[in-house]
Amino acid sequence: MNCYIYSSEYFKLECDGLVVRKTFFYIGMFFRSFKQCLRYNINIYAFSKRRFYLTNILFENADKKYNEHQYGNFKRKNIGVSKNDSVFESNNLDNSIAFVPISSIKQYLLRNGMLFTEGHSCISIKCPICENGESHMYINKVSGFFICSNCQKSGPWNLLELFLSNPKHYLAELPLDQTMDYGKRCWESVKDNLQPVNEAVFNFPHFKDWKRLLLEYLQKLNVRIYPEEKTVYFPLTHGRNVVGFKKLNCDLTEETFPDKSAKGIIQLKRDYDTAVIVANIKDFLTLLTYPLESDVICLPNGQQSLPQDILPLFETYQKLILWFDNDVVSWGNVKMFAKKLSESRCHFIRPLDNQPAAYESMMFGYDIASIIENAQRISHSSIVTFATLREDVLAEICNADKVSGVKWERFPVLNSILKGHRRGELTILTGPTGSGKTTLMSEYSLDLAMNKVTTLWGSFEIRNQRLAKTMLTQMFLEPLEKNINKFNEWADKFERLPVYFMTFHGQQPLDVVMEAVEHATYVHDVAHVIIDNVQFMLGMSSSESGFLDRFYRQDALIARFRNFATTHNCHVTLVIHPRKEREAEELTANSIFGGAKAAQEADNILIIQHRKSHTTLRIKKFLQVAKNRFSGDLGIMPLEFDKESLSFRSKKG
Ligand SMILES: Nc1ncnc2c1ncn2[C@@H]1O[C@H](COP(=O)(O)OP(=O)(O)OP(=O)(O)O)[C@@H](O)[C@H]1O
Repeated sequence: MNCYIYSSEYFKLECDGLVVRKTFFYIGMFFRSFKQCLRYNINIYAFSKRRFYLTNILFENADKKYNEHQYGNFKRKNIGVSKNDSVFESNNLDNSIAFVPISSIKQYLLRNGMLFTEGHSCISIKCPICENGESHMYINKVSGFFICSNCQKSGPWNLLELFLSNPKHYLAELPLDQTMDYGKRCWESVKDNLQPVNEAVFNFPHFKDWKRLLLEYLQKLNVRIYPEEKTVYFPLTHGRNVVGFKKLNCDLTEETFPDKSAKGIIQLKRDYDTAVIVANIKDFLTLLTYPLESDVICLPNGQQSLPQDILPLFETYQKLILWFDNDVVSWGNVKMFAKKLSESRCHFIRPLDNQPAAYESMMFGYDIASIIENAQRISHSSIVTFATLREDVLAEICNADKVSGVKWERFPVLNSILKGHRRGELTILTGPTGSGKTTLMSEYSLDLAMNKVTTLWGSFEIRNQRLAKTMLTQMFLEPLEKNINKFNEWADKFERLPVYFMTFHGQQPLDVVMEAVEHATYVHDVAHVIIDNVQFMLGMSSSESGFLDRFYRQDALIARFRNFATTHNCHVTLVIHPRKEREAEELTANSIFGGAKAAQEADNILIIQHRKSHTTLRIKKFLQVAKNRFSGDLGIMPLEFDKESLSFRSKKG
């Protein structure tokens, strides 16, 4: 029997001609233990470099025999899986997929005499799978991820390399993109109940603003309508394939299928070499009503993510203009997307008051054509002059309240002190042992995730399912144990949040963690990374030399994350234990374990403090903002803990 493992999402099992393709959850059900694998004489073929969490089987050191594509040398480590694991499985990151340098991919192609074309974010080869001889397979220059819009085969480079080495043997191993396939089925299931778009759409009340829009454009986009509900359906395409759709409701809100993970775009192709990219249908339709000399593209998941799968769809454009909202969050997202799309061809509309998103600009009567004409190039040099910065400075002055960042719903006091949560910053949270650091960070990040901040959790101390259970309880503010009948409903809602969990636990090498963090930031557009906690990630050591070594390694970790936050424009929160924990003394910014580096490098320092009330003798907890580089404001937020809901939510808020 053979078991082929490609990633934590996908494996194939062959047994006497019978082929089973399922996810890891199921393979865990087949083989409860590693010993059973041996008993059944299963050959394991693993195609990913690092390690595999196979429900309760962990294959280690897989890369040692990587070139032979077969690993007999693995150890079992029981990582004790409970049933709940499967619920959050889709949000668990696959730490096993590593980036492959583009130079080695090019060398491989050259060695094998394969012609490739260098594009902006991908290199392309003739698709080795499609037989029509016209389709292109795109290989991402950062991650090595490959995809063909025609046959919809996609996956990590290792898999393509394997296929190219022996196409006949490995053809069946190449997976079809599951999300695209699902999206296609979603569209097919609704399509027949809808009417092809016709003049009636202009009688829908919410379409009155787009009266000048040509019906011909909507027909070209294969738009459909449901007149009874006055809803309009836009297929999302990837090449010639429909891979999902967006639904525009009467109140101008929109829904996307598949939610959060759609991998297609809405694109009116007019063969210009410039495209204006917007985040929603309102803005898309607005731009179609103007005679612009550019194509217009609507992204699938708004500003939340730019999946690497759709990058090939932008390859033909020499100039891309990104036009999102005029607030600081959108601005950060523009810069992040531009990195993926290749900054050298990206321009953006400055987030000024008189340049809101396209629909709003139209409603205010602003000159859309001249706003687009004045789009600025995104600078990508590491050295800038004031001339480059002046527009940013002006934007910051004009948007004083908007540059503050994403606001917390549950912690209004934090909003007034920190002025919101911004990309590119480093926050350190500390507090005595057991004071509630993890519990607070869980709710703090949940609140942001509910406001669309894509979050990556590295929980090195507590297991992901416990953390997810805390977050789920905090989301619904009721104990799960007493509401088990509501579990599925809540879990479904939770699953829709943009939260990812690294599957690391306990001590991990910094390089391995950074690789996973960078990978996830690129692939999922992560805006907030949490490391809980630094001491657990670095490992404990009580000897004196071990102690010094930990100082040194912690400084290295802080430096790496500081650099990561700045270069990737991503917020990083590090949970760190304090150095001194004498009960009577309150902690200060200097109490953070390690040298002074942590306090120096951090933009924000948050400390959970205890204070005994002299009158009631009750211990009161509060969160102290001990450093705030953005506005300089310091202060405290009382922490009132509700044991049932595990929440610190401000009651007044
Ligand atoms: N303010 C509070 N009052 C009472 N119990 C609390 C409070 N905050 C958290 N807890 C509870 O205390 C326990 C420990 O909390 P948590 O793990 O968040 O602390 P921590 O500071 O992260 O711990 P450690 O120092 O071990 O990392 C949890 O069971 C949590 O529900």
